[in-house]
Amino acid sequence: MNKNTIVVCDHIHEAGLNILQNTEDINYVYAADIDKTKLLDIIKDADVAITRSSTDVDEKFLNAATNLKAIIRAGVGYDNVDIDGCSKRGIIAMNVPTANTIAAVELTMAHMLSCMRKFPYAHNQLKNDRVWKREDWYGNELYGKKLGVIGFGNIGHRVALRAKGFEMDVIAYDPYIPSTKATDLGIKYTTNFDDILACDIITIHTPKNKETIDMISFDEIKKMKDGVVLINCARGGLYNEEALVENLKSGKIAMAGIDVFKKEPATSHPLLDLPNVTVTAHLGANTKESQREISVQSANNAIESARGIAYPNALNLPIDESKIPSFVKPYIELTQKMAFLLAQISKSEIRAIEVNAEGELGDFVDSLQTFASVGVLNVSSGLSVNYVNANFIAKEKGIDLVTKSSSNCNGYKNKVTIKITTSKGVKTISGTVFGDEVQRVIDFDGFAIDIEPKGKMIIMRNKDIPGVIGKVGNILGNHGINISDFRLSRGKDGIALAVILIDEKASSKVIAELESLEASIAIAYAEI
Ligand SMILES: NC(=O)c1ccc[n+]([C@@H]2O[C@H](COP(=O)([O-])OP(=O)(O)OC[C@H]3O[C@@H](n4cnc5c(N)ncnc54)[C@H](O)[C@@H]3O)[C@@H](O)[C@H]2O)c1
Ligand SMILES: O=C(O)[C@H](O)COP(=O)(O)O
Repeated sequence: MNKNTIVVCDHIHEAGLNILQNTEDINYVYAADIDKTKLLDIIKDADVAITRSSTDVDEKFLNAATNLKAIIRAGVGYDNVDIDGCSKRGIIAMNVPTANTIAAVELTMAHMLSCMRKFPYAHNQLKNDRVWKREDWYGNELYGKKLGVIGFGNIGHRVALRAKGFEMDVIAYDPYIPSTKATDLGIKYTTNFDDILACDIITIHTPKNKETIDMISFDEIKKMKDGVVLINCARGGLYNEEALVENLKSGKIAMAGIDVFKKEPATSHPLLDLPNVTVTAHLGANTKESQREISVQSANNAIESARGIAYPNALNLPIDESKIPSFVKPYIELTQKMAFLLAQISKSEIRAIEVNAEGELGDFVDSLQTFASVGVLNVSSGLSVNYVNANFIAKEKGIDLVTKSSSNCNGYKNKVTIKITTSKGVKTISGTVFGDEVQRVIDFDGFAIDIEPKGKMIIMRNKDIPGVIGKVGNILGNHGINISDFRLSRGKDGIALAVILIDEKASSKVIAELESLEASIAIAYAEI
């Protein structure tokens, strides 16, 4: 078996490591405990890498990683991943954007409360100095204070909601959201940064980029209230660190709660010498709950991308992601999975891939086509294909790429259909997304069906005569294969189609036995 190598470069929860270790077609390498210069040696064999903020995915790393197809940043911030460098090399970069949200939100509240009640002083006096002087430490309440939230995304908006629970007066600044995202939650919204600078407490939750580095510096702090409290659980350098130190020393800033530093690890940072800070060593994501979830998602996403099935939360899409509405994103993943499935059961030389997007989805058919090509070519080409090079490889192989769209989609809000033409005929598959993210295959070669595109499956076309289900069950049972779901669709002309979801892989012997059944017309095995 040709195994893909997944290298884990940083510490992730054992739940994800177990998944990698127990996946047959994956060669798993644990490299979290080795020196980063030695990592460059190991990374050369990686097809996929999993990293956290402790591994810089920079020029050196990428130059060493000559086999790399995909990288999973096991967390939110990807400011230490050279996204352009990945794109240039055809490497798909992904993050895990929401699994540590609550952990970071709660650490922010912890710093806020700790700053207001002067925990570092109170803690040190009693624990280290063994002095009981309650009169020394009068803190302040969150109740009634004005909180400025910069960045109203996954973390920022939840911090705002929790602050409302403390009956704070919360105002949000985020020029990239509609004001209603805040006001619908009962939170004030401003586009005037000075409104934030006038708050009692300010907390920042933006990504780190050219626009946000030093967003709060000497000039901004000058405009703040004397005795302001600043919290940073996002990224070091969003508040200028020199300005922080100077203004904490002068008392202009009463207290700061800091989880992140411009350069990490930060064990001799001047902020650590000040009494009026609460500090943690980039622990925002460090809850057992969040690390388990991130690790499991990272491992599953790494396996899917190693197999070329899907690239969840890809950061360097060949399309301008800001122009892709959120309802389209699950269709991108569904299209790639369905194409992968269809190509597995087509089993002959592919001549054309047609994608038909119906409903509002029609406007995005070109992007869907790219992902259909990735799905198909990952089965048929034997090459390392991703969305950066998929259409190029398809054209080189003489495969026609066709797109169609229409606004009407027969009862579904949106629908995508893939048609593959091979030397032996034509196969089609259609799918839709229910709600925000429930992906479903709804049609196979004209047979109405309802299956999740996931797992191991046998697709059987058979004569619609009595006893077929029992015979299929017997054969699978005799081989110790458990059926997890059996979906049947009756077509015209006495033909039926069954999609049988199974727990174990079906060998060629099993397929041959199914083919020998009198009712059997065509049998295929596929895995997503
Ligand atoms: N300390 C930790 O361990 C930890 C854990 C998780 C996330 N983070 C960091 O927290 C930050 C926020 O994460 P998130 O999951 O909420 O991200 P998110 O993408 O959901 O939200 C970021 C928000 O910032 C806004 N924004 C961007 N530029 C802005 C600007 N110039 N001014 C105001 N708003 C701006 C965006 O519109 C978006 O709403 C990121 O930097 C992330 O890396 C840190
Ligand atoms: O952006 C993030 O997800 C956090 O900063 C966590 O980073 P970490 O995975 O290195 O803890």
